Amino acid sequence: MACLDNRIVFNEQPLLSKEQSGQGQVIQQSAEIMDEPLIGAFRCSDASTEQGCLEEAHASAKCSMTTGQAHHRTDQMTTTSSGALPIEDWLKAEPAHQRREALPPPQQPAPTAINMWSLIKDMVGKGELSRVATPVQFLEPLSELQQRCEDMEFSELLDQAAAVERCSLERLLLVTAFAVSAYSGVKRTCKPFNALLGETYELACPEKGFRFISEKVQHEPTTINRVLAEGRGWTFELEDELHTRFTGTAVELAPIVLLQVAFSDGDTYRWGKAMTSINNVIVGRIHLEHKGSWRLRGVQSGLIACMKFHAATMLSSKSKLHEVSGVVEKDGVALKGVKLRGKWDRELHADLPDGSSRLLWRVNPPAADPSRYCMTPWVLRLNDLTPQLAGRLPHTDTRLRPDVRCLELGIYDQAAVHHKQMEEGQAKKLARIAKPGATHEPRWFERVGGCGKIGEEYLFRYRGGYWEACAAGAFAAQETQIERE
Ligand SMILES: CC(C)CCC[C@@H](C)[C@H]1CC[C@H]2[C@@H]3CC=C4C[C@@H](O)CC[C@]4(C)[C@H]3CC[C@]12C
Repeated sequence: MACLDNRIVFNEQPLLSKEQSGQGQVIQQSAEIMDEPLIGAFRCSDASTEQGCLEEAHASAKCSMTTGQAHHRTDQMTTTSSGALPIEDWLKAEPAHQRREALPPPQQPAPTAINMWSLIKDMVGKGELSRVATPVQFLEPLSELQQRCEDMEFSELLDQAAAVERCSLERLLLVTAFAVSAYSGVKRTCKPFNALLGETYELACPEKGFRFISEKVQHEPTTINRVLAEGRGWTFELEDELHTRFTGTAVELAPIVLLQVAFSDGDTYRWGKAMTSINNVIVGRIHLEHKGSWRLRGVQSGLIACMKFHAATMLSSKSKLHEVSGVVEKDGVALKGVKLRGKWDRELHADLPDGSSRLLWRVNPPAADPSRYCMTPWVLRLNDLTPQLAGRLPHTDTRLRPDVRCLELGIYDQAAVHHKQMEEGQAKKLARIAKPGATHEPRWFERVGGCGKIGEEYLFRYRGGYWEACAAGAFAAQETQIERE
């Protein structure tokens, strides 16, 4: 165990070597069982105790390794006297990342489809989609945490909003466009991998001017994922819990989410999410629909965007599909002449009081070849494990999960084996922390709320230190340390 800035950094072992990353090589399974934690916000690294044997499954799912080198340029990082690395300094020092244009071609023929009912029947009564063990055939090579990062595709809207006057209508409209844009990516109908407790996912995106960090912070009583993204002049936070219900033909998702953008001039915006319904899950063509009303509130300005997703009815024409509309209110009165309209999978326009109309947001063009998993160019980069990243990620990062990686490489049989092992390991860990006196402490976020339910305020708060640890080469240093032993 090493100490950095008074924070504990844990002994962790890489799951994939940089040579294996993304280069399409077959991942071999190692028979060696590790005692050290591989994934999770681990409180202990005493390998000899039962406590220390966290994540047995990760351990047994460990892939053969070769030496990884840290590729991060720590020498260029400037840290302030308190050791913090503000976004502006980080952006100056963070090297550009390569971004791939396509997923690797699959190495095995796709497995035959299995009956959807076998999945649904498990879900009935569980109330949470992220609790259902899902065969890999139903999954796409992304985890829940990476799916949260999809929402950042149009982060430019927040940059634009940061540049306009605080508490202005303009700013409210831009943040609303960002909120709507978050729905546009997910038209795919595959399930992402359930995040494991303690799993993290980061995205360093200097080209778009932001950094993103997320962690699955709670499993009981409900699954909670926590996100923090920082850009120039803004921070975006999300904490969510997803409740599901099966209606007989559809699966309905009722997210309890607290989303917030805080600008550095002290102006904040908060909103929730609409209901999502996954229609025709048993027969017919499966498709997604978002429905219901939600509000985006300017906390200081008092301006509220009242948005509505229109559900398609039997009679509604095709042109009404995916429609979204809204008005802006202040003190309960709608502002005259201001209207928002568009489609959540395409664009959002604003009609303004002077009679003009403005395009606030439009989707990016689709990938050149969307044949594998139909991912957009933005999404297909999220699980990319470049050599640059392989040397610096903490071992809790989703990109190092062998099950997700194998599925991405189209090594379906191995993906299934790894997936089973990881789910078993997770079940053991959950059983262990359910014992009296045992708890799970998230690594990068700390609990500030009491009751375990998301309400008006966040239950978890960022502890700080992730990017600083990364810049100091702490995650890579751990790897080196283990290699020496
Ligand atoms: C058999 C069925 C249930 C499988 C369904 C798989 C797909 C369609 C499901 C699994 C997880 C789901 C996502 C989970 C969470 C959210 C956040 C919410 O605010 C918008 C919808 C969105 C983004 C969901 C879209 C649909 C989704 C991708």
